Amino acid sequence: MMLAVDIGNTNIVLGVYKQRELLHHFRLSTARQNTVDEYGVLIHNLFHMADISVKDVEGVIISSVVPPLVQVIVDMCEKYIGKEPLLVGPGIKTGLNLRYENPREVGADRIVNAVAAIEQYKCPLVVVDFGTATTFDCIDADANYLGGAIVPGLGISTEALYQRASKLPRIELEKPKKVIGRNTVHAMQAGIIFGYAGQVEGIVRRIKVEMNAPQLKVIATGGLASLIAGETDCIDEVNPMLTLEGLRIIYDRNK
Ligand SMILES: Nc1ncnc2c1ncn2[C@@H]1O[C@H](COP(=O)(O)OP(=O)(O)O)[C@@H](O)[C@H]1O
Ligand SMILES: CC(C)(COP(=O)(O)O)[C@@H](O)C(=O)NCCC(=O)O
Ligand SMILES: [K+]
Repeated sequence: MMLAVDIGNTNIVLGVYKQRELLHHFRLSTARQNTVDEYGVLIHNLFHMADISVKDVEGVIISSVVPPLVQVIVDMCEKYIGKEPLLVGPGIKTGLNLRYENPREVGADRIVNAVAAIEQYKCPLVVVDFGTATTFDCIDADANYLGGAIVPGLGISTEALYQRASKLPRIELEKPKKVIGRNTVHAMQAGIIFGYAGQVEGIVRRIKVEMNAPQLKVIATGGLASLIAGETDCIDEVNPMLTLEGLRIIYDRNK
Protein backbone atom coordinates (compact mmCIF):
# COMPACT_ATOMS: atom_id res chain seq x y z
CA MET A 1 0.00 0.00 0.00
CA MET A 2 1.06 3.67 -0.50
CA LEU A 3 0.17 6.61 1.76
CA ALA A 4 -0.46 10.00 0.11
CA VAL A 5 -0.49 13.05 2.42
CA ASP A 6 -1.84 16.47 1.32
CA ILE A 7 -0.94 19.07 3.96
CA GLY A 8 -3.17 22.12 3.44
CA ASN A 9 -3.51 25.21 5.64
CA THR A 10 -6.78 23.94 7.16
CA ASN A 11 -6.80 20.18 6.72
CA ILE A 12 -4.37 17.33 6.18
CA VAL A 13 -5.96 14.84 3.80
CA LEU A 14 -4.54 11.31 3.70
CA GLY A 15 -5.17 8.64 1.07
CA VAL A 16 -4.27 4.92 1.31
CA TYR A 17 -3.70 3.44 -2.16
CA LYS A 18 -3.31 -0.13 -3.35
CA GLN A 19 -1.84 0.41 -6.82
CA ARG A 20 -4.39 2.76 -8.47
CA GLU A 21 -7.25 2.04 -6.03
CA LEU A 22 -7.99 4.50 -3.21
CA LEU A 23 -8.78 2.14 -0.33
CA HIS A 24 -9.28 4.73 2.42
CA HIS A 25 -9.08 8.49 2.91
CA PHE A 26 -8.96 10.52 6.11
CA ARG A 27 -9.15 14.23 6.97
CA LEU A 28 -7.24 15.72 9.93
CA SER A 29 -6.99 19.28 11.22
CA THR A 30 -3.83 21.14 10.27
CA ALA A 31 -2.63 21.76 13.82
CA ARG A 32 0.68 23.59 13.59
CA GLN A 33 1.34 22.97 17.28
CA ASN A 34 0.90 19.19 17.06
CA THR A 35 3.96 17.06 17.74
CA VAL A 36 5.35 14.07 15.84
CA ASP A 37 3.88 11.75 18.49
CA GLU A 38 0.44 13.37 18.38
CA TYR A 39 0.19 12.87 14.62
CA GLY A 40 1.66 9.39 15.10
CA VAL A 41 -1.15 8.46 17.51
CA LEU A 42 -3.74 9.82 15.05
CA ILE A 43 -2.36 7.83 12.14
CA HIS A 44 -2.14 4.59 14.14
CA ASN A 45 -5.69 5.01 15.39
CA LEU A 46 -7.02 5.78 11.90
CA PHE A 47 -5.26 2.72 10.45
CA HIS A 48 -6.48 0.54 13.33
CA MET A 49 -10.08 1.67 12.85
CA ALA A 50 -9.77 0.99 9.11
CA ASP A 51 -8.36 -2.45 9.98
CA ILE A 52 -5.13 -1.84 8.04
CA SER A 53 -1.53 -1.95 9.28
CA VAL A 54 1.17 0.68 8.85
CA LYS A 55 3.50 -2.33 8.30
CA ASP A 56 1.84 -2.79 4.88
CA VAL A 57 2.75 0.76 3.78
CA GLU A 58 5.52 0.44 1.20
CA GLY A 59 5.93 4.15 0.50
CA VAL A 60 4.73 7.64 1.42
CA ILE A 61 4.46 10.85 -0.61
CA ILE A 62 3.76 14.28 0.88
CA SER A 63 2.57 17.54 -0.67
CA SER A 64 2.71 20.49 1.71
CA VAL A 65 2.00 24.20 1.67
CA VAL A 66 2.61 24.48 5.46
CA PRO A 67 6.41 24.60 5.98
CA PRO A 68 6.26 24.42 9.82
CA LEU A 69 4.49 21.03 9.65
CA VAL A 70 6.56 19.36 6.94
CA GLN A 71 9.35 18.16 9.26
CA VAL A 72 6.78 17.00 11.84
CA ILE A 73 4.98 14.82 9.29
CA VAL A 74 8.26 13.58 7.76
CA ASP A 75 9.51 12.61 11.24
CA MET A 76 6.12 10.99 12.01
CA CYS A 77 6.40 8.86 8.83
CA GLU A 78 9.88 7.72 9.79
CA LYS A 79 9.07 7.02 13.46
CA TYR A 80 5.55 5.56 13.17
CA ILE A 81 5.46 4.13 9.64
CA GLY A 82 9.15 3.38 9.20
CA LYS A 83 9.31 5.04 5.79
CA GLU A 84 11.14 8.12 4.56
CA PRO A 85 8.52 10.01 2.54
CA LEU A 86 8.89 11.49 -0.94
CA LEU A 87 8.32 15.26 -0.77
CA VAL A 88 6.70 17.10 -3.71
CA GLY A 89 9.12 19.89 -4.44
CA PRO A 90 12.26 20.80 -6.39
CA GLY A 91 14.06 17.68 -7.57
CA ILE A 92 11.04 15.35 -7.72
CA LYS A 93 9.82 14.20 -11.17
CA THR A 94 6.31 15.60 -11.68
CA GLY A 95 6.23 15.59 -15.49
CA LEU A 96 4.71 19.07 -15.38
CA ASN A 97 5.98 21.98 -17.52
CA LEU A 98 5.85 24.96 -15.16
CA ARG A 99 5.46 28.35 -16.86
CA TYR A 100 5.44 30.23 -13.52
CA GLU A 101 8.05 33.01 -13.36
CA ASN A 102 9.66 31.26 -10.36
CA PRO A 103 8.63 27.58 -10.49
CA ARG A 104 9.79 27.05 -6.91
CA GLU A 105 7.12 29.52 -5.76
CA VAL A 106 4.08 27.49 -6.86
CA GLY A 107 2.20 25.74 -4.08
CA ALA A 108 2.80 21.97 -4.18
CA ASP A 109 -0.97 21.39 -4.05
CA ARG A 110 -1.39 23.40 -7.25
CA ILE A 111 1.29 21.33 -9.00
CA VAL A 112 -0.26 18.07 -7.78
CA ASN A 113 -3.75 19.17 -8.90
CA ALA A 114 -2.40 20.05 -12.35
CA VAL A 115 -0.63 16.69 -12.74
CA ALA A 116 -3.84 14.84 -11.88
CA ALA A 117 -6.04 17.02 -14.09
CA ILE A 118 -3.76 16.58 -17.14
CA GLU A 119 -3.84 12.81 -16.59
CA GLN A 120 -7.62 12.63 -16.32
CA TYR A 121 -8.99 15.38 -18.58
CA LYS A 122 -8.41 16.93 -22.02
CA CYS A 123 -6.40 20.20 -21.98
CA PRO A 124 -6.85 23.18 -21.86
CA LEU A 125 -8.12 23.12 -18.29
CA VAL A 126 -8.64 25.16 -15.15
CA VAL A 127 -8.59 23.54 -11.72
CA VAL A 128 -10.40 25.49 -9.01
CA ASP A 129 -9.37 24.29 -5.55
CA PHE A 130 -11.70 25.56 -2.81
CA GLY A 131 -9.61 25.37 0.37
CA THR A 132 -8.18 27.86 2.84
CA ALA A 133 -7.48 29.85 -0.29
CA THR A 134 -9.30 29.22 -3.54
CA THR A 135 -6.78 28.67 -6.32
CA PHE A 136 -7.37 28.81 -10.07
CA ASP A 137 -4.75 26.72 -11.85
CA CYS A 138 -4.62 27.22 -15.62
CA ILE A 139 -3.25 24.57 -17.99
CA ASP A 140 -2.90 25.31 -21.71
CA ALA A 141 -3.66 23.03 -24.68
CA ASP A 142 -0.07 21.71 -24.59
CA ALA A 143 -0.40 20.75 -20.90
CA ASN A 144 1.80 23.61 -19.69
CA TYR A 145 1.01 24.94 -16.21
CA LEU A 146 0.58 28.71 -16.66
CA GLY A 147 -0.35 29.81 -13.12
CA GLY A 148 -3.64 31.51 -12.27
CA ALA A 149 -5.34 33.29 -9.40
CA ILE A 150 -5.34 33.00 -5.60
CA VAL A 151 -8.45 34.17 -3.71
CA PRO A 152 -9.22 34.28 0.04
CA GLY A 153 -11.13 31.03 0.71
CA LEU A 154 -14.78 30.83 1.73
CA GLY A 155 -14.02 29.87 5.31
CA ILE A 156 -11.50 32.58 6.05
CA SER A 157 -13.62 35.18 4.26
CA THR A 158 -16.60 34.57 6.53
CA GLU A 159 -14.31 34.30 9.56
CA ALA A 160 -12.74 37.67 8.71
CA LEU A 161 -16.20 39.25 8.49
CA TYR A 162 -17.08 37.82 11.94
CA GLN A 163 -13.75 38.96 13.44
CA ARG A 164 -13.85 42.50 12.03
CA ALA A 165 -17.56 43.42 12.13
CA SER A 166 -18.77 43.77 15.73
CA LYS A 167 -22.38 42.88 15.14
CA LEU A 168 -21.88 40.05 12.65
CA PRO A 169 -21.98 36.45 13.96
CA ARG A 170 -20.13 33.33 12.88
CA ILE A 171 -22.29 31.58 10.28
CA GLU A 172 -22.69 28.09 8.81
CA LEU A 173 -21.50 27.98 5.20
CA GLU A 174 -24.92 27.06 3.83
CA LYS A 175 -26.83 28.27 0.78
CA PRO A 176 -29.84 30.43 1.78
CA LYS A 177 -33.16 30.06 -0.03
CA LYS A 178 -33.00 33.59 -1.46
CA VAL A 179 -30.32 36.10 -2.43
CA ILE A 180 -32.26 38.81 -0.58
CA GLY A 181 -31.55 37.96 3.05
CA ARG A 182 -34.28 39.08 5.44
CA ASN A 183 -32.04 38.58 8.51
CA THR A 184 -28.34 38.96 9.27
CA VAL A 185 -27.38 35.29 8.95
CA HIS A 186 -29.22 34.81 5.65
CA ALA A 187 -27.79 38.09 4.32
CA MET A 188 -24.26 36.90 5.16
CA GLN A 189 -24.88 33.45 3.67
CA ALA A 190 -26.29 35.02 0.50
CA GLY A 191 -23.24 37.26 0.26
CA ILE A 192 -20.66 34.51 0.66
CA ILE A 193 -22.32 31.75 -1.37
CA PHE A 194 -23.78 33.71 -4.29
CA GLY A 195 -20.97 36.28 -4.20
CA TYR A 196 -18.39 33.52 -4.38
CA ALA A 197 -20.22 31.80 -7.24
CA GLY A 198 -20.21 35.08 -9.15
CA GLN A 199 -16.52 35.56 -8.41
CA VAL A 200 -15.69 32.10 -9.76
CA GLU A 201 -17.75 32.80 -12.89
CA GLY A 202 -16.06 36.16 -13.40
CA ILE A 203 -12.53 34.79 -13.05
CA VAL A 204 -13.25 31.74 -15.27
CA ARG A 205 -14.75 34.04 -17.94
CA ARG A 206 -11.60 36.19 -17.96
CA ILE A 207 -9.34 33.11 -18.06
CA LYS A 208 -11.22 31.75 -21.10
CA VAL A 209 -10.71 35.08 -22.91
CA GLU A 210 -7.03 35.39 -21.92
CA MET A 211 -6.31 31.78 -22.97
CA ASN A 212 -8.52 32.15 -26.05
CA ALA A 213 -10.10 28.86 -24.97
CA PRO A 214 -13.89 29.23 -24.81
CA GLN A 215 -14.33 25.43 -24.49
CA LEU A 216 -11.87 25.18 -21.60
CA LYS A 217 -12.89 22.50 -19.02
CA VAL A 218 -13.28 23.62 -15.39
CA ILE A 219 -12.61 21.04 -12.66
CA ALA A 220 -13.35 21.87 -9.01
CA THR A 221 -11.76 20.24 -5.98
CA GLY A 222 -11.07 21.04 -2.33
CA GLY A 223 -13.20 20.68 0.78
CA LEU A 224 -15.58 23.48 -0.10
CA ALA A 225 -16.01 22.76 -3.84
CA SER A 226 -19.42 21.11 -3.62
CA LEU A 227 -20.82 24.17 -1.82
CA ILE A 228 -20.20 26.45 -4.80
CA ALA A 229 -20.31 24.03 -7.75
CA GLY A 230 -24.09 23.75 -7.38
CA GLU A 231 -24.49 27.51 -7.70
CA THR A 232 -22.75 28.04 -11.02
CA ASP A 233 -22.76 26.29 -14.40
CA CYS A 234 -19.16 27.32 -15.10
CA ILE A 235 -17.82 24.29 -13.22
CA ASP A 236 -17.90 21.14 -15.38
CA GLU A 237 -17.01 18.57 -12.71
CA VAL A 238 -16.24 18.27 -8.99
CA ASN A 239 -13.40 15.83 -8.28
CA PRO A 240 -12.88 15.75 -4.49
CA MET A 241 -9.93 13.31 -4.67
CA LEU A 242 -8.00 15.14 -7.40
CA THR A 243 -5.10 16.12 -5.13
CA LEU A 244 -4.68 12.58 -3.77
CA GLU A 245 -4.80 11.24 -7.35
CA GLY A 246 -2.05 13.67 -8.32
CA LEU A 247 0.08 12.46 -5.42
CA ARG A 248 -0.40 8.83 -6.52
CA ILE A 249 0.62 9.68 -10.09
CA ILE A 250 3.73 11.56 -8.96
CA TYR A 251 4.64 8.73 -6.57
CA ASP A 252 4.44 6.24 -9.44
CA ARG A 253 6.65 8.53 -11.58
CA ASN A 254 9.34 8.48 -8.88
CA LYS A 255 9.30 4.84 -7.79
N1 LIG B 1 -17.19 16.99 2.76
C1 LIG B 1 -17.13 18.28 3.15
N2 LIG B 1 -18.22 19.05 3.19
C2 LIG B 1 -18.13 20.35 3.58
N3 LIG B 1 -17.00 20.96 3.95
C3 LIG B 1 -15.89 20.22 3.91
C4 LIG B 1 -15.89 18.87 3.52
N4 LIG B 1 -14.64 18.40 3.58
C5 LIG B 1 -13.90 19.44 4.00
N5 LIG B 1 -14.64 20.51 4.20
C6 LIG B 1 -14.19 21.85 4.61
O1 LIG B 1 -13.20 22.27 3.65
C7 LIG B 1 -12.24 23.08 4.32
C8 LIG B 1 -10.85 22.57 4.03
O2 LIG B 1 -10.75 22.31 2.66
P1 LIG B 1 -9.34 21.85 2.10
O3 LIG B 1 -9.42 21.82 0.63
O4 LIG B 1 -8.89 20.61 2.81
O5 LIG B 1 -8.44 23.08 2.59
P2 LIG B 1 -6.84 23.16 2.62
O6 LIG B 1 -6.34 22.29 1.51
O7 LIG B 1 -6.61 24.63 2.41
O8 LIG B 1 -6.44 22.68 3.98
C9 LIG B 1 -12.54 23.01 5.80
O9 LIG B 1 -13.23 24.18 6.16
C10 LIG B 1 -13.45 21.80 5.93
O10 LIG B 1 -14.36 21.95 7.00
C1 LIG C 1 -2.40 29.29 -2.37
C2 LIG C 1 -2.18 28.24 -1.32
C3 LIG C 1 -2.05 28.85 0.06
C4 LIG C 1 -3.40 27.28 -1.30
O1 LIG C 1 -3.23 26.36 -0.25
P1 LIG C 1 -4.47 25.73 0.56
O2 LIG C 1 -5.64 26.63 0.39
O3 LIG C 1 -4.70 24.39 -0.07
O4 LIG C 1 -4.01 25.61 1.97
C5 LIG C 1 -0.93 27.38 -1.66
O5 LIG C 1 -1.07 26.87 -2.96
C6 LIG C 1 0.36 28.19 -1.58
O6 LIG C 1 0.86 28.39 -0.50
N1 LIG C 1 0.90 28.62 -2.76
C7 LIG C 1 2.17 29.32 -2.79
C8 LIG C 1 2.07 30.58 -3.64
C9 LIG C 1 1.75 30.31 -5.10
O7 LIG C 1 1.21 29.24 -5.45
O8 LIG C 1 2.03 31.23 -5.93
K1 LIG D 1 -6.10 22.33 -1.17
